[in-house]
Amino acid sequence: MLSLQGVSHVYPNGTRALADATLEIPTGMFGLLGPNGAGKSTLMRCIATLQTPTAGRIRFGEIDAIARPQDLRAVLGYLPQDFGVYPRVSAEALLDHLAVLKGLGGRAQRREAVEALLAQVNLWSVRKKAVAGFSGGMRQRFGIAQALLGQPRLIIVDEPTAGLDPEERHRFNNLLAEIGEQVVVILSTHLVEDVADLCPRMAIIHQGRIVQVGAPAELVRQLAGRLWRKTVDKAALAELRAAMAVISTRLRGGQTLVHVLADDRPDGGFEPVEASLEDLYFATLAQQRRPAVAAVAA
Ligand SMILES: Nc1ncnc2c1ncn2[C@@H]1O[C@H](COP(=O)(O)OP(=O)(O)OP(=O)(O)O)[C@@H](O)[C@H]1O
Repeated sequence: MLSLQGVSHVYPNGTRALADATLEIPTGMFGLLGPNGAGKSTLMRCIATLQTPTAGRIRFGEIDAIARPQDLRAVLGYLPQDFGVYPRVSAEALLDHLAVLKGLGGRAQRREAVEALLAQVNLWSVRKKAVAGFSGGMRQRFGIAQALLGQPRLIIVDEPTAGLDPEERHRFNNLLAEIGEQVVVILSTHLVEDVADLCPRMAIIHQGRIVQVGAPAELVRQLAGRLWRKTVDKAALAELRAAMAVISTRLRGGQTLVHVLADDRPDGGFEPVEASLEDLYFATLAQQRRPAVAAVAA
């Protein structure tokens, strides 16, 4: 169990990137969802002991990550958002080198671990090729292989599928799902679909605050019976926005499909719609931005 208590971080320029974040993260995949600039990477870096938060406590089981960062690093696997140095050496040689840096002893033992990991992430057949020449998806799978060196118990992946094509994204997500069965995996992303597909538990972060925590299905239930949809002309949209809690708009064949949050069915041809995690995400952000208009929790 990873436990964060009152974690805040203020950068030297005065930006408050995290404000009093408190979270309990059990074994399994945990999705941390938030828009650009919400504070996801800052939180990931604090957990990964790459920066010390201005305030708060971070514990992983018995390990106090702030007092004893070395102990945490020994059980940590981290795939940062910008894992991007790809020298012209083979995947096999690079992974072996990273294993040495991670302190994995014994040549034979290391070789065995490297081979097993390359097979696990489906890069065995290209192990002799330079990582610099890999596609985006292959690089990310290599990134996961390096994060898994030394059998970590806590794995952090920061926006890993950004820029991957759908097939590679699917492949990468399947890999994560397999890993997530025995260890704590924190997946930071702004892709709602990835969290919906993969994570039994999740949190939404907005402007450095944790604003929702729970199981996706449980969180979505907050919107049950309160979500309505209607197709409108673009011209009618501004008026609608002023009058009610519009949480999302989507263009459909020249018209706009609008989702609105309201306790009772609004007048004017609205029909009920079953809420998705995307609706919950948009409704949560709308409430944060305009608290007077939309109340997510019933
Ligand atoms: N080194 C830094 N110095 C000053 N401000 C920073 C620094 N790093 C991040 N910030 C600011 O802190 C806030 C949170 O940034 P962070 O990168 O943690 O968000 P994020 O949710 O990961 O965003 P993204 O999805 O765009 O990566 C932003 O306002 C960002 O501009």
